[in-house]
Order: sequence, then C-alpha cells, then structure tokens
Amino acid sequence: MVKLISLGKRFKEVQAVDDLSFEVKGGEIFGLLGENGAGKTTTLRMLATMLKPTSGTASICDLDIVKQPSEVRKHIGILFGGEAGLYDRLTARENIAYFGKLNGMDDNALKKRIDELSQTLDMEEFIDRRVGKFSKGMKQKVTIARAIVHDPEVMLLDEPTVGLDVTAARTLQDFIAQCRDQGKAVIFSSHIMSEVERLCDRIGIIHKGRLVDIGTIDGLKQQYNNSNLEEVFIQLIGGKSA
Ligand SMILES: Nc1ncnc2c1ncn2[C@@H]1O[C@H](COP(=O)(O)OP(=O)(O)OP(=O)(O)O)[C@@H](O)[C@H]1O
Repeated sequence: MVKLISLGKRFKEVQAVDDLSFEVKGGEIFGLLGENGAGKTTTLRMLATMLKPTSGTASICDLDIVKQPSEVRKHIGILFGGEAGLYDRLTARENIAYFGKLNGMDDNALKKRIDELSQTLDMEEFIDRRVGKFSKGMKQKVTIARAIVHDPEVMLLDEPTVGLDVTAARTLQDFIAQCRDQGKAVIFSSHIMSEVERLCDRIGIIHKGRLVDIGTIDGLKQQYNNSNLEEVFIQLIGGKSA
C-alpha cells in the first residue's frame, strides 16, 4: 500500500533522507525509529506530499507522490504531533466538516461520518462547542477525527503522542491499533520504546537519513541477541555515530 523507492531529500548541505526503500502493507503498523534529526519527519512529510523529494519517489495506493500528489492526498490521513492547527472559533463539528469538504465529501456523507466518529471517539458532549476552550485531550480527538473523516487507507503519524497525558496517549494508541484492524497501513514515528513495542508489527531504524535495519521487533531482538528493544536501538545507532 505504501512503497518507498530510493526516496531522498537534500536541504543544501544536509542529506536529511538518503536512499530510503521499504514497503508497508495494509493491516500493518510500521514504526519509524531514529534519534533527533534522523530524518523521520522529513520522510513522513514527503509521503504526505508536503515536501518534494530530491531523489527517488514513493507510491501510496499505487499513486506516485511526486506525479499525483492531489490523488495521493485523498488516500492519506495525517496526524503530526504538536500541530493541532484547529480553528478556535469553529465548533468541533465545523472543524471536521471543513476538512471533509476539502476532501470532496458531500453534506450527507459528512453528517453521517461525523456522527459516527463523534460516537466512537466519545465526543458527543462537545461536538457542537467551539474548540477554543478545549483541553488538550479534547483537541486531540478533534484532530484525530479530522484526519480520518474521509476514511483514508493510509495513516501517517509523526510522534502523535508527544505532549499528551497517559490517558490521551492511550486513546491515541487504541485508535492506531483500530486503524490496523480496519486494514489500514499505518506509519508512525516515535521515540517511546514501550509504545513502539506495544503497537508496531515492524520497525525501521533510521540514522542520518539512512535505513540501518528493518524487521519485526522479535526478529530484530533475535538478530542482535538482546531482549531489550532500546538496547538493540542503541547498539544499532551507537555503532554508527560519527
Ligand atoms: N526545512 C529544512 N531546511 C533545512 N534542513 C532541514 C529542514 N528540515 C529538516 N532539516 C534537517 O534534516 C535533518 C532531518 O530532520 P528531521 O526533522 O526529518 O528529523 P527527525 O528524525 O524528524 O528529528 P526529530 O526526532 O528531532 O523530530 C536534520 O538535520 C534537520 O536539521
């Protein structure tokens, strides 16, 4: 469902992402792991068609991110941590509807979908209130609903639980697991090993823009003869630091 083919991005002298190739299938959660500055956000931004690659390409649902960006956008849901970007003066429903309309949904389909999301995400109490005074957890639910209003097949999540309390983080993790159960392909970046261990079917470890290893968590633990994922990560990254 998602295929990266030698994807690369250079910002002047910085090669942020270098020759990245891997595939993620439907019904799979793929974790992108790397230190600060490893290239995780840049990779996700390219997949989200927010940034143009300087080499290689990628496809989402067989659509090329460089040649068919507007088509690609219909198939992806994006959730980037720390960037709520909601309109304070609009209600939760209006915020979600705005995005649905951008994705070409008609009023009937939108109403049905928002009612459904409001119920699943337990937002019924505040769906028609303005978001300006919402708590972080409430805003997060609106952001999630907005990301999936058009029922995308692919979810791109950049450190989505950053800054959230335990309950809100757990809601989000449950949501990510549900996406997998619905057959969506989920790619998410995180620094939190427990979260990665709990959720991911496979992980890719990137360092200085390059993929240093990829596999299932159990597979990588066996390969590096260490039952602690954090230690496997440090072993992989540490051995490669300048
Ligand atoms: N717009 C930009 N202009 C120049 N350099 C950039 C730009 N965006 C990212 N970079 C550089 O590209 C590299 C990769 O950054 P990126 O944000 O993708 O890393 P990351 O793995 O997401 O890090 P973090 O975990 O800190 O968010 C870094 O060296 C960063 O400084």
